[in-house]
Amino acid sequence: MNDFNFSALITPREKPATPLRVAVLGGGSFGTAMANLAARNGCETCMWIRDENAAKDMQQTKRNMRYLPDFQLEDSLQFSSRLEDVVPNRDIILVAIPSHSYRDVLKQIAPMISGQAIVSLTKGIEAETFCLMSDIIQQELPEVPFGVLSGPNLAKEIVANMPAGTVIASSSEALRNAVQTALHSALFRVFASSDVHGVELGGALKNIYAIAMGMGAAYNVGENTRSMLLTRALAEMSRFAVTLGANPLTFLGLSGVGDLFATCSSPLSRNYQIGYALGQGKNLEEAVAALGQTAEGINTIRQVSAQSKLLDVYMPITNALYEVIFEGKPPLGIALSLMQNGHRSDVEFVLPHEQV
Ligand SMILES: NC(=O)C1=CN([C@@H]2O[C@H](COP(=O)(O)OP(=O)(O)OC[C@H]3O[C@@H](n4cnc5c(N)ncnc54)[C@H](OP(=O)(O)O)[C@@H]3O)[C@@H](O)[C@H]2O)C=CC1
Ligand SMILES: O=C(CO)COP(=O)(O)O
Repeated sequence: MNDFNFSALITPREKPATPLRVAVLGGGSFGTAMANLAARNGCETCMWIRDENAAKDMQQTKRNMRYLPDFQLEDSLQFSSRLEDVVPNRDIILVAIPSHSYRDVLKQIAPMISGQAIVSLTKGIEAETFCLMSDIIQQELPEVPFGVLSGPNLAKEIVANMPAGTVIASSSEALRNAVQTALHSALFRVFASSDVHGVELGGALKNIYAIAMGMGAAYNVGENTRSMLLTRALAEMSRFAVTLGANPLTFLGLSGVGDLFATCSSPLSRNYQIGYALGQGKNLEEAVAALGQTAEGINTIRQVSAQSKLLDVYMPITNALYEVIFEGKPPLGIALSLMQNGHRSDVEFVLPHEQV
C-alpha cells in the first residue's frame, strides 16, 4: 500500500507586491516549522536564533541541524542571531520561546517594537506567576496587538508536508486575517477564534495529559483505558479553563480536543516521551536530560495542581500525576485510587448535573 503524499498541494506562489514581513523568535522545531510555512507563502521571513554559530550555519545550509536535521527548508528563509536585524520593520512577530524564557525575550525586544503584532506559539504557563503567554505580552508590551496560535501541530509532521490545521485566536480581526495570510495553505489550514485564553489553555493543559498517556503506553494500558483517560482529561481541562473564563465550546475545536488527541496519541510529542520514559522507570531528571528539548507539561503540572487547589477546581488526573512525579507516590496505587473515585456526571463541564 502506498502512503499518501500530499506534496502536490504545495503550489509555488508568486511573491506578492507587498509581502508580509514576518519574524520568528526561537530556533526550535515549532518556530522553524512555522517560519518555513510563512516563507513558502511568500512572506519575507527571518528567524532569530540566539546561538550565532547555529544561525550562520542555518543561513548557509537552510537546515536546522539540531532540531529538524532531516528537512530542507525554504531557500528564501533568513536567519540571524541579532534581534536588531530581525525585529524592527516587521508586520508580525511569532514568538516560539519556551515559557521559562518568554518574558525575558519580550523585555529584550520591547525597545524595538513600533507597529508589529505579536503572536504566541508557546504552549505553557509561566512558573510562579501563573501567567499565560498572552498575559505576559500584555504586561511587557501594552497596547501591542496580539494573538495566540495553537492546535494539533506536531512540528515534524508539518515540515514533512503532512496536512494539519490550527487556530489563531485574537480579539483583532485584522491580526487574525494577517496570520491566515502568512500561514494558511492547502497543507496548513488556519481557523480563527476570539477566545484567546480558551485556545491558549487548550494548548498548555493538554501537555499534562500527554505525559499521563505516555506513562499509560509504557504500562501497556488498553484502548478502553486510554479512551477513558482522554475523555476525562477533556472534562478536567475544560472545567479548569471555564473557571478561568474560557468558553467551554472552544474545547470541542482544534485547539482543545484536536490537540489533546494528537499529543496524547503520538510518540512524536515530547511530553508523551517524558511520560513514557517515567513509565519505564527513569526519574524526572533522566527523562528530561534524554529528551534535550522543551517539554512544557512538567512545569504545567506543578502550576495547575497548585492553582486547582487555590481555585477549588476538581482536577484528579493532574493531582494524581503531581503525586507520582513530584512526591514519588507509586503509579499503580495512584491509578487504583483514581478508579475508586465516586460517581460523577459525564460532560458536567458543559451540562449541569440535573440535565445529564
Ligand atoms: N515542537 C512542536 O511540535 C510544537 C511546539 N509548540 C510549542 O512551541 C514552544 C517552543 O517549542 P519548540 O520550538 O518545539 O521548542 P524546542 O525545544 O524545539 O526549541 C526551543 C528553542 O527556544 C530557544 N530558547 C530557549 N531558551 C531561550 C532563551 N532564553 N532565549 C532565546 N532562545 C531560547 C532554544 O534555543 P537553544 O537551541 O539555543 O537552546 C530553541 O531554539 C513550546 O512552548 C512548545 O510547547 C507548539 C506546537 C508544536
Ligand atoms: O503541542 C504539540 C503538538 O500540537 C507538541 O507537543 P510536545 O510539546 O509535547 O511535543
